[in-house]
Amino acid sequence: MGWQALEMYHKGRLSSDSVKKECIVIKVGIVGGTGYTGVELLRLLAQHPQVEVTLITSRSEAGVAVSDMYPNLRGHYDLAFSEPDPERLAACDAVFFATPHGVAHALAGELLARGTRVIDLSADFRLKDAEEWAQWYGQPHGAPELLEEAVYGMPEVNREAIRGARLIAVPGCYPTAVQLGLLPLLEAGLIDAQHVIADCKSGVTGAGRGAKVPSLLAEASESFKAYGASGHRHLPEIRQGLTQAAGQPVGLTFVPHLTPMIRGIHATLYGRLNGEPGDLQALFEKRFADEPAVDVMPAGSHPETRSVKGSDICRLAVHRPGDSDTVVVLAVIDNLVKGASGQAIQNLNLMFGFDEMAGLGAPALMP
Ligand SMILES: NC(=O)C1=CN([C@@H]2O[C@H](COP(=O)(O)OP(=O)(O)OC[C@H]3O[C@@H](n4cnc5c(N)ncnc54)[C@H](OP(=O)(O)O)[C@@H]3O)[C@@H](O)[C@H]2O)C=CC1
Ligand SMILES: CC(=O)N[C@@H](CCC(=O)OP(=O)(O)O)C(=O)O
Repeated sequence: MGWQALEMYHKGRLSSDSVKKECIVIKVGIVGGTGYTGVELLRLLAQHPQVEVTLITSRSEAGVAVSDMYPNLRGHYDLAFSEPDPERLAACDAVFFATPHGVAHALAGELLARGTRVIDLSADFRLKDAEEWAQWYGQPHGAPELLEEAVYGMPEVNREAIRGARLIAVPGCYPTAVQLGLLPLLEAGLIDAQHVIADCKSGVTGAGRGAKVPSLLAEASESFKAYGASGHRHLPEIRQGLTQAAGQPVGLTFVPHLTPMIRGIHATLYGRLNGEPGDLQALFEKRFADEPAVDVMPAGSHPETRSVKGSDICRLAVHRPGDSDTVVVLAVIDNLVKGASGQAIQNLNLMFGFDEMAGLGAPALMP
């Protein structure tokens, strides 16, 4: 009965409320299960009422039990990592790619052709222009024929398109925080679109789990630095989204920084007001009133990264210092949750007609 309901949902003959009542459980695979976003998918999906993870891949750890490598998952999964096998992946209803760029290019087409939905956490399908992607990622785009159908998986902008999508490009971590913070201002035409500044800080998990010298404790702790100031891969992605919101090209200065914390992104966003903006607090509250993953804090607030640690929430605050012509927006997310795996699950939920926040309801971990 559940499967018939799911088919009917995808054909538009059944509402998502009816799908939920059918208590459908779908089979999900994860390619790249040993990285930080892969294991975060596992942690969150362990609490998802309508998902069974049936396959989790790692080439280097094939045969190792998931709970041996990640003891926090003991008792939740009776699975071992396995080599990525297209046959077994195609047997899943949906597959997450938590892999470096280029991997989803090679496998997504085949999975889609066999009826499996694809949710890609990497940057492979985020930029609509294959040439621009090739410039920033230093290699030719591996699947330009899929770009038209790929949906940029930001529910706050593309919710309806996500519901009907087969292929999702999950937004990057910095792009999620920056776009959510600037959308209300640009959509309403309240700031000068040519001069927007995003000053952002990330924890070290943003760089992935692979061993790299800058991520070592002795290199990253008790220190703070900017990087990518003259050009970071997230710049074209953020610009693409903000340009769509503004309806005109956006001039953006984006400077990321590495901070000695494990999880979290803090974005401080600056815009020059075009004129008297009215009530900015009311503007933000109205824009996100129906958004389950965005929390507009009371006027005067300063959101902290620890208030979103482990949760799928973006917390925002808007300020206008000294009633000047500058507006400052503060945005915080957990880079591994709203900035990656949590947002990916929001997309899965929308695609399969589940409650958008299924598996994502836990509050942040504090202190
Ligand atoms: N970390 C973060 O905060 C965020 C990351 N992202 C993006 O998500 C993706 C994953 O990130 P993260 O979890 O940090 O990455 P990691 O580097 O920590 O992990 C990568 C995973 O991919 C697997 N993998 C690597 N190469 C291949 C391949 N050719 N074929 C199949 N599997 C492969 C690895 O396992 P093995 O080599 O054993 O197969 C590993 O499990 C990246 O594209 C990243 O940019 C997006 C938003 C935020
Ligand atoms: C701290 C740190 O190194 N952060 C990473 C975030 C990139 C990332 O996750 O990028 P994609 O999802 O777009 O591939 C960086 O700046 O490269």
